[in-house]
Amino acid sequence: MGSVPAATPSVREICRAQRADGPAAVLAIGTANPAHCVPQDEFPDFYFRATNSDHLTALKGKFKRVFQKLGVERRYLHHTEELLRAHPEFLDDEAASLDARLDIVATAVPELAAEASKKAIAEWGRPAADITHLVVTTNSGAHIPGVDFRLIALLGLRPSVRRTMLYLNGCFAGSAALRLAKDLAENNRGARVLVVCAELTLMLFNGPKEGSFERLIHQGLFGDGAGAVVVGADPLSPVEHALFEMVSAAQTVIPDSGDAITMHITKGGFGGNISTREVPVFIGDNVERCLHDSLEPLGVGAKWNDLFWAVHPGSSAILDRIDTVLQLEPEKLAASRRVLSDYGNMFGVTIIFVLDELRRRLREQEGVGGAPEWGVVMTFGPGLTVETMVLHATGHMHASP
Ligand SMILES: CC(C)(COP(=O)(O)OP(=O)(O)OC[C@H]1O[C@@H](n2cnc3c(N)ncnc32)[C@H](O)[C@@H]1OP(=O)(O)O)[C@@H](O)C(=O)NCCC(=O)NCCSC(=O)CC(=O)O
Repeated sequence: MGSVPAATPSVREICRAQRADGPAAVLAIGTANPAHCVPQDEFPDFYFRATNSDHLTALKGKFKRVFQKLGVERRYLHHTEELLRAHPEFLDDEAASLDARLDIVATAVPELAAEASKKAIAEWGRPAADITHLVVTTNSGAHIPGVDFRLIALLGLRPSVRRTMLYLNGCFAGSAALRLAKDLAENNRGARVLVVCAELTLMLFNGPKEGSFERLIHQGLFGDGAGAVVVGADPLSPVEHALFEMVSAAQTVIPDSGDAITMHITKGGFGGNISTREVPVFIGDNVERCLHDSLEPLGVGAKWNDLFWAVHPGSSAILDRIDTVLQLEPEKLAASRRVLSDYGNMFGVTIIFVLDELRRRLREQEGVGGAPEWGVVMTFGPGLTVETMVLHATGHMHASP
């Protein structure tokens, strides 16, 4: 090996120079939904008519009773009655409909993802070509090249953007993507990471079925949407503004809960199980331990009501359980409840909508005497997996329009 010139830095020095100085931060947020809005009280009529099932009057009655308990007032859906008429195979879970579903989402998911991304990039204030990394997540598809690849052309990203595609992460997908973006931004000086989550529930649309409670939850709870976040460290003043600093991120599994939520691809779209009675109990029994594990190592000793909260609204029963265990004041989960009410559970997309709603609420609170500085993002999904992220709201968050 030849001799190394004296001026050559050590690997450690090179490594340090490659890292950002400050923490990763949320720099901008964008959201989008399909145009077709279905009020929850009109959904049973829409659903039973569109699936030629109006004769199942008892089942329809049960749908109506359970729908009222989910905490959802309206949802946006890509599938319309017209689309369903063109695809009678979507009504029958025994029919081989996967290819037709994948054909539809292959175009519709990237388009919705691009709509949310364009809003985030516009708010960020720099050109799309300045995005260095792309992290995309969806449960609605299984393609390669995938949504990440399609976004290069749809957004005008540089061909050398470093892409990571996460499929099938359930409802914690948004948090997983943000956690990855935090590590990318902090470990690559100057990195600007575009996180994109997009979901269409067409993959799990099916006709009603006697005795299948999951079917009822699938059709009544989940909605379509896309969310995008620009993440970066050391914002370039005066163009960029940190909204939330991403202080720490963690993931854990709840013991013995592996069967509580499952998802898999079948010839008829998605199969799987949601143990609706057990999921709120598992989460309630474990939420405090997960929070302590995240906050204690940081020395953030705030009481639960001194924090702001961005919690994945799996359903109102889950939020109620968290409220009870943590004894939260009513407004603490208000952003989560509002998103659940206005959009339904959009899998991993939901948490991005909650962050967007939360920043609006924190600004309003700041205007009337002070909003919390520290907060927690918490999401759940198959595993049962719990993702937590500790956030610090900046002055910019409170000041920007
Ligand atoms: C499903 C619920 C709305 C039901 O609310 P309640 O428990 O208050 O309702 P309830 O006990 O009065 O029941 C209302 C009716 O539903 C029936 N019922 C309730 N649970 C049932 C079950 N598991 N199986 C069969 N029937 C059931 C009751 O018998 C009753 O029928 P009758 O009226 O005929 O007497 C709630 O339990 C809930 O929100 N659970 C959590 C949902 C969940 O797991 N979300 C996570 C989504 S997944 C996610 O977010 C992450 C991811 O996917 O990755």
